[in-house]
Amino acid sequence: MNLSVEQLRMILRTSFPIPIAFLIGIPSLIGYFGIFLQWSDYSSDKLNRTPASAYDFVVVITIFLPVGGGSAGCVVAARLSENPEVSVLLLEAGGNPNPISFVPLAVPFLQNHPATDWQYKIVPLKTSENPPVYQPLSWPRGKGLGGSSTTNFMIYMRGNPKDFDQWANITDDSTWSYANVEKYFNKMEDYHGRYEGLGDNHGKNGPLRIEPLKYSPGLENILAAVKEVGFSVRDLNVNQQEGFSPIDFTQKQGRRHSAYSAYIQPILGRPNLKILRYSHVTKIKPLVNLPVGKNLADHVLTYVGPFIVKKKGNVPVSLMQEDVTFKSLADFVFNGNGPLTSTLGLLAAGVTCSSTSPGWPNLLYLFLSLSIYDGFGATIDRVSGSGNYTKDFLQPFIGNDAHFVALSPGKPKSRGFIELLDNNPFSKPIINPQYYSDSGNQDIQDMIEGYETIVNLYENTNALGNKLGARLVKIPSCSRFEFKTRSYYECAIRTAIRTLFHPVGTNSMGKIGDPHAVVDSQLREISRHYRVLGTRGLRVIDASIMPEITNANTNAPTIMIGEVGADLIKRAFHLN
Ligand SMILES: Cc1cc2nc3c(=O)[nH]c(=O)nc-3n(C[C@H](O)[C@H](O)[C@H](O)COP(=O)(O)OP(=O)(O)OC[C@H]3O[C@@H](n4cnc5c(N)ncnc54)[C@H](O)[C@@H]3O)c2cc1C
Repeated sequence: MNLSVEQLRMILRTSFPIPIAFLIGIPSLIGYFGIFLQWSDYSSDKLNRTPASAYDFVVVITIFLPVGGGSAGCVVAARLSENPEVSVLLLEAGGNPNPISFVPLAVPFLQNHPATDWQYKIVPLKTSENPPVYQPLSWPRGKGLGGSSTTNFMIYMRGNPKDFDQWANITDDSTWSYANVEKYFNKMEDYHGRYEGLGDNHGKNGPLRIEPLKYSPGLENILAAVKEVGFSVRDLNVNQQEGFSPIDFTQKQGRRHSAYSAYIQPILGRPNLKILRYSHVTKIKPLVNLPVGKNLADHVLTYVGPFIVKKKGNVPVSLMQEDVTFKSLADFVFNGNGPLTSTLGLLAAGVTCSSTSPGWPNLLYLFLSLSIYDGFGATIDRVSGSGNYTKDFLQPFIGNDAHFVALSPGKPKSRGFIELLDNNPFSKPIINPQYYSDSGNQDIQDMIEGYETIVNLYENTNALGNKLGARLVKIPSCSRFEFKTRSYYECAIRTAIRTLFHPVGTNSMGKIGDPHAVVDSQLREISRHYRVLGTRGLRVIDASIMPEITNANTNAPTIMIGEVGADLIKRAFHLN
């Protein structure tokens, strides 16, 4: 397929108008580069219309949490089609990954945009301090091949071994124990991360490329500070224990490596794999009554900060402005490094235990450092659906260098739900995550401890407090509370409620007889055990089957679920 420069411009303009801000300085070059990356896929003839009935496996379908060619769906399609005697049809409601999605720095533009995102909203939260004008908040979900792995922040984290042993206990099936799933993590990894060569702890020959942080001004101060307060810097992906680490990313030569890039793109030529894009699955007639949509768990997020950094020159990304230059473009294209590989200035991650969870980390930290440029607050508000809240809050600090820490209760107790709005399969569902609704108020108490840890780290250490002069900014709407007290922190946490984008649990695995279970430990809908007609053969393989959320970002565990699920099907059908 030949495209003229004018046609390329059209594709960029029509498929993705928003990155205009991103392209400041070097407009069309980045866009052309993105298209070049995807050239072969745009010209592929995979968009065929073979009827689904001709296929042995249709990789898709769940009623509430969408599954298609996402993180898990790509894995299942790729693994099942390894057997040439099997035909696989992958159905996906969206299209190819948008070319711009391969540039990590473009990540904020992928959310809440109709070309790449489902644009869900959650119901207004009763537990929020935010005035209703800043709600309803957005709940981004990736649309298109690769699903949310095509729009996410690329953080690679497996989770804690105890998280998976907990699944094995709930299901009474050692398939889900860490001892077993660790083999699948190794199988999927092509590990070239920060800890490469420091032990035989990661997979080397899998499809999913993992690379270390490539652009990290300011990182060393964070690592020095965590050591000062007594935490270790360690690989959080190996037998996770309390500690902090530079983040490893699902990137290949600095570009996004989604489940689609890792699992599907290399096998597009397989004759037994067909992909139908723009195929929205619509069958919704209920056959069985199961608790689908209940048990919704998510990592609710609070941005702690900004911590204004007085000493200049220690902060990297002023996203889309000074850092985006011809040099940075050349670094990205030729060396796979530089500012364009950064996702919003993310540098380090951490996990710690609150006092209620000794020995099992239940708080999750992600460190970002960037300069607050004009337009940054508006970008965050557009992603979050928070009106002008962030824009107004950050207005006085434009031009300052800053750090933020995204803090989350990694093992939240609160549970929400998702329900159908009506029987129109194109209607958006009702999503109520019920953040901070647990009866014992434990989630808030844990978060306050996390908040205190962060403030101590920034203000009372030599590396951050003294050398950089980092200081926490006060949130005006919480000024009725004394600054830096527990009540102030609770107000701050409830004011800046956001999602960390990790909803799970709405098709939970469980034992037969468990009232919360939708699927059994083999991922078959549980009603098959009661011989419900018309449902045999249906399996759910995606993030929704997690009975409890992992204290980690959920892409890696979801890809692992895809690997395990594909093996379960292969075994059941005696394939290999
Ligand atoms: C903005 C964002 C940032 C994130 N950041 C990170 C991160 O940095 N690190 C991390 O580990 N995790 C991150 N996550 C979470 C992680 O990406 C998800 O947990 C994971 O991708 C979920 O995989 P899945 O297969 O369950 O669903 P998805 O990957 O979301 O796939 C679902 C697929 O189903 C398709 N679909 C939906 N409905 C239908 C239908 N009716 N018919 C056909 N197809 C349909 C969708 O279009 C989509 O392609 C992030 C998520 C988001 C949204």
